[in-house]
Amino acid sequence: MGKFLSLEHVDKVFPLPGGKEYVAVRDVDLEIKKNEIISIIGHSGCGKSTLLNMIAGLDLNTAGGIFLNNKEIGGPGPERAVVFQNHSLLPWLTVYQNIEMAVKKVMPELSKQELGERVMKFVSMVNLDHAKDKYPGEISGGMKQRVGIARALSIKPEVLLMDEPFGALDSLTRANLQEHLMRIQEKVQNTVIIITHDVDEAVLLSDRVIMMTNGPEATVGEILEVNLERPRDRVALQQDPEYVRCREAILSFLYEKFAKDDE
Ligand SMILES: Nc1ncnc2c1ncn2[C@@H]1O[C@H](COP(=O)(O)OP(=O)(O)OP(=O)(O)O)[C@@H](O)[C@H]1O
Repeated sequence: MGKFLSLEHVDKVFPLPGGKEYVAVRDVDLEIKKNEIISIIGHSGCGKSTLLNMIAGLDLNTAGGIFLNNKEIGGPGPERAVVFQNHSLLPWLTVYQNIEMAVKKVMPELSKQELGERVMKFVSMVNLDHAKDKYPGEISGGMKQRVGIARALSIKPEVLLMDEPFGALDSLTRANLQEHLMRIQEKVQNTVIIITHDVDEAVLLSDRVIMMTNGPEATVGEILEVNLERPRDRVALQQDPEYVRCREAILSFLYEKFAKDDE
């Protein structure tokens, strides 16, 4: 069997005014397995979003290759759905209609009834039945992110890409969304790539944590395997030696080996 998702010697160089250039990422090699949940962690500006955008096909790598199911990624596609920090819902459509629009676009062959069933399946998956006819302006930030997740999953992507999905939320809402994501993941078994700044979030959610070095020329510094069984319980984990070990490994990478003074 071939590789699922692989990044091979990936560089990203941005042209700067005056003919100069900025090498944001250099020689990134990474293999991601099917159904794996990984997080990418690193200091601000190390190229996490750049990496995610290249996997999404929203931006292209300048060297190397990114392959999904042995096919090189050359642009966006419905098999890769992205959830951004700021939900990006259409304000003039209801929760239901926001999801419906995505499903319609990717699965035009569905009958009216199938379409309705599919939309409601994902509305329910994030427990938003009661809010399905509300507009984004009428619901909380956490609920909006839940709609964003439901919308992303409703098109049946093979890979779910999340760029600091909970970054703008308060810590209780954030915990709530992490729980949602873990429960949903048990059901849908997607491959998920999450960018985060949060060490606890990375350990709680991931099978592996990819730690990036600082830019310019940022690359994969270390990869940590999180050997914690699922389902995971955030309270019980605090006492788990494996949890403590993982946390310490990331903290040491970020604040000792690759400390950055301007944060
Ligand atoms: N279009 C661009 N032109 C020039 N430089 C860019 C461009 N986009 C990003 N960069 C630079 O590339 C580097 C990586 O940016 P990126 O947004 O990927 O970092 P990040 O790790 O996601 O940061 P943060 O955690 O703050 O979101 C940064 O130094 C940034 O200034």
